[in-house]
Amino acid sequence: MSSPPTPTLPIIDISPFLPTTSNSTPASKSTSAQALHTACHTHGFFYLINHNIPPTLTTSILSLARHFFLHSTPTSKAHIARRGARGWQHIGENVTKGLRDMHEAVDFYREVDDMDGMEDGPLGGQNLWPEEPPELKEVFKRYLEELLGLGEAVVRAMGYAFGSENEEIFLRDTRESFWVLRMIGYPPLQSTNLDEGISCGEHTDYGCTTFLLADPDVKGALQVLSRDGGTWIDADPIPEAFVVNIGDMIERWTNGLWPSTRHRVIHRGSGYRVSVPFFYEPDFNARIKPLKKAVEMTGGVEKFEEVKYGDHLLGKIAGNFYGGDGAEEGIGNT
Ligand SMILES: N=C(N)NCCCC[C@H](N)C(=O)O
Ligand SMILES: O=C(O)CCC(=O)C(=O)O
Ligand SMILES: [Fe+2]
Repeated sequence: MSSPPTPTLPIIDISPFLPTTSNSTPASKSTSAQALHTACHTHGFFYLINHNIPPTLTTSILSLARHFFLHSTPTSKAHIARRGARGWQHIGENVTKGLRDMHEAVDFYREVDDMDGMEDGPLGGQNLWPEEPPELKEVFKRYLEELLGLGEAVVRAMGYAFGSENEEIFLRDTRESFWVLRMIGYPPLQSTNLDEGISCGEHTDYGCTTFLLADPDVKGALQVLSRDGGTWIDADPIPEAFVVNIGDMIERWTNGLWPSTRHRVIHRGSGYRVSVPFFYEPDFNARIKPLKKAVEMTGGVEKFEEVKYGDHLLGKIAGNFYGGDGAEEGIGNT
């Protein structure tokens, strides 16, 4: 007897929405946006290809992250230990669903001068950059600029999926994207019992669109929950593609048409896994509520109240590090 085929995630060609492309016509944009619409509706996760980010850059991002986690000294990690939400987190410091995640990580966020008096909160202050490897900061900043451009292209395509006249509809609230760049290191789990530790517990992402760069040598680690909740689908890396997923704010904007998808990481292999997600998010002060067009398409009733993205994010940070209830509150988390 043959087993059922393993479901895999859809593949989206973003090239019609890149500013540098020679392939941008209403027809090519429409094809790409339609495929994106289906992917966001049926999975909320997909592979993004033809994005034009140089493979030399993505390869060096992963190797710099690996170098930091495996070869920098405990002192230099401690030197950038987390202050508020920014900086290095030791294994077990991040909590999901009340359990410690078996990964270490460094978070970089957009830096802002004026956050409505938020400078004393967890998002105040400057990013904490590792001193070793010495070129990490510069290469990560270069990568960040590239990914901000790609984030813009993807939200254009998402808008276009709601009609060509809506191409810029999400851009209005992402021009000052409160982005996050995170590098993560996962030692292999010691126990097969998930109650004794999981690499990253089941969650949805908080904002708009996540672009994941993951260790090409590890399979089976990142798993995506199917929409019916019945199957975990492996989101294994494929060469030169990003694994992309949508977050809680997209779910709200689309009035639930494109739900943010639950996912988790279980790394049981032998090697040390690294990943670098880039979270392209709304502006901190963006007020997110269902788009008119999406409400029309979903039966005419608004399913979500307006929320300020920054408040949603602060609730999540509280849950991750301070044992608040943020990690379990809100949409998609029940
Ligand atoms: N989207 C972000 N920033 N991901 C970071 C880790 C997700 C798990 C987190 N403890 C949680 O419960 O949300
Ligand atoms: O490392 C991964 O593959 C995914 C990490 C993730 O889901 C997250 O950081 O939000
Ligand atoms: Fe995630």
